Amino acid sequence: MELDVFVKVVDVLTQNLQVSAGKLQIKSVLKRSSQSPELNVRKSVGDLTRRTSVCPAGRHVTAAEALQLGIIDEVTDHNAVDAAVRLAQSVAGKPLDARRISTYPCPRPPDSDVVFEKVMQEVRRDARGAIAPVTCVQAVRAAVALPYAKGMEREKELFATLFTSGQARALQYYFFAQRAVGRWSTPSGARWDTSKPRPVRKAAVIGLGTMGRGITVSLAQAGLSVVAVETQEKQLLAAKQAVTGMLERGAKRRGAPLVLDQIKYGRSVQAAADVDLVIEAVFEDMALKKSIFQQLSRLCKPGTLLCTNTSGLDIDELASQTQSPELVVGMHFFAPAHVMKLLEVVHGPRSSPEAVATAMQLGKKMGKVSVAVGNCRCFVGNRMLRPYVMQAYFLLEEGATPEQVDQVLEDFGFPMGVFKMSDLSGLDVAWRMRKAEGLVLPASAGESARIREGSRYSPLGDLICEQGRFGQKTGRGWYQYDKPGGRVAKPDPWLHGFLEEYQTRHGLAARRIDHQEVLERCLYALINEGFQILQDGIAAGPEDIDVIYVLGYGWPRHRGGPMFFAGQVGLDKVLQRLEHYHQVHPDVPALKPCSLLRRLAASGNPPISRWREILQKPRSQL
Ligand SMILES: CCCCCCCC(=O)CC(=O)SCCNC(=O)CCNC(=O)[C@H](O)C(C)(C)COP(=O)(O)OP(=O)(O)OC[C@H]1O[C@@H](n2cnc3c(N)ncnc32)[C@H](O)[C@@H]1OP(=O)(O)O
Ligand SMILES: NC(=O)C1=CN([C@@H]2O[C@H](COP(=O)(O)OP(=O)(O)OC[C@H]3O[C@@H](n4cnc5c(N)ncnc54)[C@H](O)[C@@H]3O)[C@@H](O)[C@H]2O)C=CC1
Repeated sequence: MELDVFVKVVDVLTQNLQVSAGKLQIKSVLKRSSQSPELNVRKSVGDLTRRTSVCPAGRHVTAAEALQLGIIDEVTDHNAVDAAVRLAQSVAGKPLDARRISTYPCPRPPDSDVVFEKVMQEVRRDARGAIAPVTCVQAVRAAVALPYAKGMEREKELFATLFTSGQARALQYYFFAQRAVGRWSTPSGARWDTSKPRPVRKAAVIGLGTMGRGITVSLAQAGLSVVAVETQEKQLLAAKQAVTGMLERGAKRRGAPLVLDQIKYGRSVQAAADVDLVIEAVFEDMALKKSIFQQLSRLCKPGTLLCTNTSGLDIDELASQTQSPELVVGMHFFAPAHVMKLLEVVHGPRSSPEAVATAMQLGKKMGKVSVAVGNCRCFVGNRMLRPYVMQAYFLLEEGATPEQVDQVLEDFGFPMGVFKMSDLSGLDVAWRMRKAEGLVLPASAGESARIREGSRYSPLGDLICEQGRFGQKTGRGWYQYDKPGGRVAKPDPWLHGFLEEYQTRHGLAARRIDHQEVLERCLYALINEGFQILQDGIAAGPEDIDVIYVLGYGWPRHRGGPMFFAGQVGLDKVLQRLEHYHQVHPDVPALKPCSLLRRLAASGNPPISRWREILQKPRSQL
């Protein structure tokens, strides 16, 4: 059993004696009291970087590591209370002052400032705007620099600042939001507490590209037998290699056994005949997906759940290709699929409660947070992503660069700006979607190249794809990479030249665009769509949207999620800025404030907990 299954630290008496109970691989029991305080101090100062990395990152430590770090006294794989009593008895009557942390000498090594500066720099970079991790380092620094009592006072002050911050409110909100999405229900009556999931022991993944590989890994890590199907020989070979690498790294990181032999690879969907559930992850192409669903419906054993990882195609249309449409649901994962914690479970109007419950539970088993969403074009996450991406393209047309836009979004707290994220996902995915929607016109379209159905459109994403630049997978996209599959994004002079040439061709004058405009146009367009989604009943509540954005796209948790963030900025302010941008860009419907946003703003910026109530109130007929 893993060491880090649980670490329970029990305070025994008030004497800093702690016992940790955990299932252990190590049997030796080490008592901190057997070490000299000086040893601890030397260890702690020398190991400052390591200690602070535990504290600011909120990293879980194993019982063994906690013991090694001197956080606890003893680890037992027997009864923790008995061990605690024994430990207490062994020190009873002995002077305990030497054990009190407050009495430890705390020498300040000459290079401690340098160490702290380095740690602070790293923590600031990783924190992406979160103040708690940075404050942790400040507190540790105070503990080293000041006498114990003063250090504690400083820590108290720092804690008080955090406690009353907007970030604390956002994190508390997010904590409960993540729990709220677990109590899901659908309009058809499926519910988390009454709909019974089916057991799934064997699953198939069809299509082993960017997504199928990560999904295969997550299924295998969850203990399922997996049939992984890919028609292209070259892709299959590359997929095998990639999956093996991910599993090896995962096993090493988690100290878990390697599960390579749980996966059987195949070249034909026939291999999926005896599985309990299929996840289709082929190209985003309705005709192709339909033909695969027809085949699966014919060949799979009765009762097999047929799921699609589509980014936004109609689940109902796919269900209609099968003999049992009630067994079809969307299981929408996020790239990289073995890393991102989100699963959108898309219920079509005909998906049975059992099918929804099974997908929701399987997601959980795979270590994901499953969020149930309704069926519409692009569902929740990607529906909000579209106006966000389009604003980013407009900003390029107006004079910004991918690096500038990404920097603003990364400063806000995203792990990747919109262009880096698109390169990771693959630019061809959305290109296929736009082609299917008839949005991609030939280059000869001239003046109309930037207009679709009377609204402003940017063909930049299409033009990039026409150059074979699909992002990381081809080694070129909005950035350049050292090789196909490379991950380090470098600015690409070709792209800058291409943008200049595009501006000249379309008579666009580049202007200086400031940080605020980039942030507001991208985020408020995304948030506006979020309100529309709530109004349409596609997401059950703002919490669902916020969890989707934090876990699916890396929206900074300390900002709560896009809907919470809008409330924190002030709905009236968001409304007013959208009105402003829509006035400047009347040909961009995504900037026209949604009527729900207007209603909420007119209700006086109510707390997010009251939005559902207002959402459900019938609108005035006056
Ligand atoms: C209309 C719109 C249509 C859109 C098209 C379809 C799109 C969709 O349907 C929905 C989507 O998926 S959109 C994409 C959503 N994903 C994101 O936004 C990812 C944002 N980035 C991150 O979270 C972190 O940077 C990330 C997690 C990537 C990396 O974080 P760290 O730097 O902390 O990572 P590490 O600790 O070094 O590594 C963790 C694992 O991630 C792997 N990895 C890192 N960078 C990567 C990259 N650039 N590309 C792929 N994988 C990457 C890394 O290898 C490691 O995995 P293992 O090596 O297996 O352990
Ligand atoms: N790339 C992304 O970030 C995300 C993509 N998706 C969706 O997942 C699906 C797959 O996307 P990607 O993995 O990015 O595409 P990809 O292009 O990287 O991979 C698709 C794979 O499917 C294979 N394939 C095509 N026809 C097949 C068939 N008949 N049988 C078996 N394999 C077949 C292809 O050879 C290719 O290896 C799409 O529906 C996409 O919208 C969903 C979430 C995120």
